[in-house]
Amino acid sequence: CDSCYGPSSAVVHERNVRRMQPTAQNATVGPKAPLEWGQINFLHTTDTHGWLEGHIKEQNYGADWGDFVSFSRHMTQKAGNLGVDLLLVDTGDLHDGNGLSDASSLDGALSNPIFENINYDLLTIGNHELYISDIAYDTFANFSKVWGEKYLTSNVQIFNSATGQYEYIGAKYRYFTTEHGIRIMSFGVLFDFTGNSNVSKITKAADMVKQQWFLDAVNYNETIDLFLVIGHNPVRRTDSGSTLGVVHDTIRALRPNTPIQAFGGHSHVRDFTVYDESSTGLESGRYCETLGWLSMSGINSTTFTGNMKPRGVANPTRKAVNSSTNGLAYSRRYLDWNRLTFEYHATKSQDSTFDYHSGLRVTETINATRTSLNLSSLYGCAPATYCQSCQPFGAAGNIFTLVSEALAATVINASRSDIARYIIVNTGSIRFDLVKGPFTYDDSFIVSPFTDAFQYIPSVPYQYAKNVLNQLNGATLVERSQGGLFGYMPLPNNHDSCEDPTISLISGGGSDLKRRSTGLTRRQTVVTPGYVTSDDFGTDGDDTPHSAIPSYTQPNYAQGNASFPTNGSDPDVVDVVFLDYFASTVVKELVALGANYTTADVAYYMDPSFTTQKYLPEYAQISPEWQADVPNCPVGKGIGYSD
Ligand SMILES: Nc1ccn([C@@H]2O[C@H](COP(=O)(O)O)[C@@H](O)[C@H]2O)c(=O)n1
Ligand SMILES: [Zn+2]
Ligand SMILES: [Zn+2]
Repeated sequence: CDSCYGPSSAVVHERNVRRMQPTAQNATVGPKAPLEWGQINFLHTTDTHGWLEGHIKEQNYGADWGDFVSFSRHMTQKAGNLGVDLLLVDTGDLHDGNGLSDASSLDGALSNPIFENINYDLLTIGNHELYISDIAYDTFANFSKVWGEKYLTSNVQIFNSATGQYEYIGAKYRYFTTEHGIRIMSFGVLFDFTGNSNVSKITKAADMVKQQWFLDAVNYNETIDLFLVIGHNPVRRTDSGSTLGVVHDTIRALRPNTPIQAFGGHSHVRDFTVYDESSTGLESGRYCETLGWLSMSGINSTTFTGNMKPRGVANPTRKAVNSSTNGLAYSRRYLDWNRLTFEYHATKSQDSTFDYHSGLRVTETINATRTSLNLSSLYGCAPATYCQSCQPFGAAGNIFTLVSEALAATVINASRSDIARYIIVNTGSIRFDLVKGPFTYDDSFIVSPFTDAFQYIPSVPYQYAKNVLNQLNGATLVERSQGGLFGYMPLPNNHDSCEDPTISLISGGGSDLKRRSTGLTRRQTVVTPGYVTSDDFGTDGDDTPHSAIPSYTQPNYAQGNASFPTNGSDPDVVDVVFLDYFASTVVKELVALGANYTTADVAYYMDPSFTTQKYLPEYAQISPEWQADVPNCPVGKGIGYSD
């Protein structure tokens, strides 16, 4: 039982700590200018991965899903006042990355109902909805039914044992008319994912675009003013794995002049790309760090009843292609996920009326769910911050240095503990930085959420074993996330050694921890580290300008070593331990090195219930260094912690 695994004694009491909200005083820069509103406008989320609580340790991404509920309602109201359309779009990957989604026995069981409080117009499925059969079936039976025709899975089917047939998990396409009369044909296309469990079937995009239903939908017998292609799929056609290019090209060949707008995801980046003079694509990051904004004007529609250029606000002005004469104009913006941003762009910014009751209720549900899941339970006090890419691989503050140490200390088969072993993990299994200070049950999912188990090939001759890691890192790799820019945000002041710089005390505690005015009264000038995005429209897409966080390329696999001879000599044989997630790749690379192995030689090294979710918590609990400061973690002696 996953939810039983959390420690029960030490708990970080969130009622006694507050998440720093950006204010004029604490020097987080706010949005640079109001948004441009067009004839049709979009708010886009993607790869939320359960981060509906927002980022507790990063003030810049500190809004929660309840804040987004309030914000989206303000924006919908504003669109109505301006006489334009606003559509809300999500492009999948709802869990694997946060305790709120992953600490329940079925991923998403508690977070999906929270997610469902947004009035989305279109959604599509991510690969994380398809790795595990129970989750795929839950998505089919429950999530997709909540959204009906709005949930688009144009190339994803699931085996329905009741009918004995493969059925589309959602709708293949949706034709609809917006409130102000724009007639839209929409599709939802997952990249050519192959890591799904055997209950689902993904049709490659190149095959899907030849299917008759797709061609009929593109050639629909009613007028189409705009195509929307949403996909858990990188938007940039040259990006590894993207199949949106082929979908675009097929539609364009059949419909030379109809605008096509894409919304993508999966590669966890902020990006905007131009396909042609009337087609662009937006991708909006990951983990509730980014809310994407896209606006368009100039769509030819005989049924449009709204305003092409709403008054009293800025309007989109950019052509997709400079030489274009088709009249289409675009704007795109990447909003940082915090209340300052939301309040700034909401109808009535800078006052105390931002929160809708519906938003506050969602926040309460999030807090209650976190409490019920025991997410603040403390495993240990991390003595330092370990980041995924802000430090070079091998540096002390690089997370894979910690991972190697933790693997060596915790991945042990008692009957073989004296035999030298390499323990190899894919670096993509680590999903986020591990921040100095309290390492909680929640953090364990944030850093390493997957349930991949440890397998091995016993007693591999050293001459082969010693080269496996390099061979894996040079080999053709299993697909993996590219990641984006990210980082925790230390406040620019001095703190005690084991103090989390992003958490501070509210004197007297209190339950209304996040509902305070952001006091936006003056323009701020301090630029904080964060996303610095460059896309096809240039470098002005980030709503809040940031300074860049260093980003070093990391290898695709990392390894820990244990039980090697202490005298420095080479062992004769080594147990090569690895995750079941990439077992067949290890066998393939051993064969490439000249060894004679097949998958029949692979066995579990430990009980399969000991997974990648477990080794860091175990390490935190057994490491004297991580336990030493527990009584003083997170904010100083005796505060914010009790047992
Ligand atoms: N059991 C798993 C599943 C996935 N991964 C890693 O996640 C990457 C995919 O994540 P996205 O959010 O980009 O879809 C995948 O490439 C693996 O690196 C894993 O380690 N174990
Ligand atoms: Zn993702
Ligand atoms: Zn994905």
